[in-house]
Amino acid sequence: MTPQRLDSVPVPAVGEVTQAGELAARAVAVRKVYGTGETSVVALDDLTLDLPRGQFTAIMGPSGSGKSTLMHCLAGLDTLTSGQVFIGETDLATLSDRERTVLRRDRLGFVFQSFNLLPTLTAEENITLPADLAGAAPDPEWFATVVDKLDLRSRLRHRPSELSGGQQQRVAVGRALIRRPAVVFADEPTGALDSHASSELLRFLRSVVDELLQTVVMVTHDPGAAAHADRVVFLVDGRIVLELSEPTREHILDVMGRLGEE
Ligand SMILES: Nc1ncnc2c1ncn2[C@@H]1O[C@H](COP(=O)(O)OP(=O)(O)OP(=O)(O)O)[C@@H](O)[C@H]1O
Repeated sequence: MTPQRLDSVPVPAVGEVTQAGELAARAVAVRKVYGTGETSVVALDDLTLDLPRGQFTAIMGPSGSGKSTLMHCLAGLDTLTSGQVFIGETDLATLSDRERTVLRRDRLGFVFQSFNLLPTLTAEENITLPADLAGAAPDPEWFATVVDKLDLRSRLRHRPSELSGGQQQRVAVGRALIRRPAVVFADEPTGALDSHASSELLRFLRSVVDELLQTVVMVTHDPGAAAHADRVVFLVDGRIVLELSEPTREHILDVMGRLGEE
């Protein structure tokens, strides 16, 4: 199939039901080697992963197993040694640096452990920032949907310092969603939250998948967080060693124990 160019990637309308089986992203035989010679490290080793649209995938594995590298390669933040990464039908290798930057801005959302909000902007301005940077006013209907889904309506005029950690992270999720991305990448999104704010954030992430049909990929060390996902992919030494569908915390803990990760 001819890879689709960036400017022809269709953006689904609000409420549009995506077709079952469509892939938001995929990694095909991805290999990532850092360095050369004796000091080289194989971070990803012939890894293939499909990310179906409208699914919540958690990526787990011991420290150094390649989780961050996989996320960075999927998001076009790091180059591959070999293999391919597709966002929708777009092969990232066919894009120029500029086109890859635009794709990241327009088609991908990011949520990090440290919320990375701009302190001088209000919650609303932080959420709409990616749209403003793209020179495109955010779709008012989608903005309202996201704000209500994340329960931020009464906090829009507040600056980050006037918000709780959980609220700040919800603003970060809103910012990640504002361009209706193909995929939201979340790297330890609950790492800086207490257990109440954590479980609240995970419920919000779950509902953006279930009700807004967004696709979320989350790296986490927390079995309780991963249990909110539709499936958990376990990495060891840059390879997928196991996948769990409809995971429970107990089942995840059991696998972590077997992988020597508890
Ligand atoms: N820039 C780099 N240069 C050299 N080696 C690297 C680089 N980034 C990662 N690595 C190595 O690649 C391997 C995978 O690292 P990665 O950060 O993807 O693991 P991880 O599963 O995310 O780990 P953690 O859970 O500790 O964050 C590790 O052996 C790491 O040391």
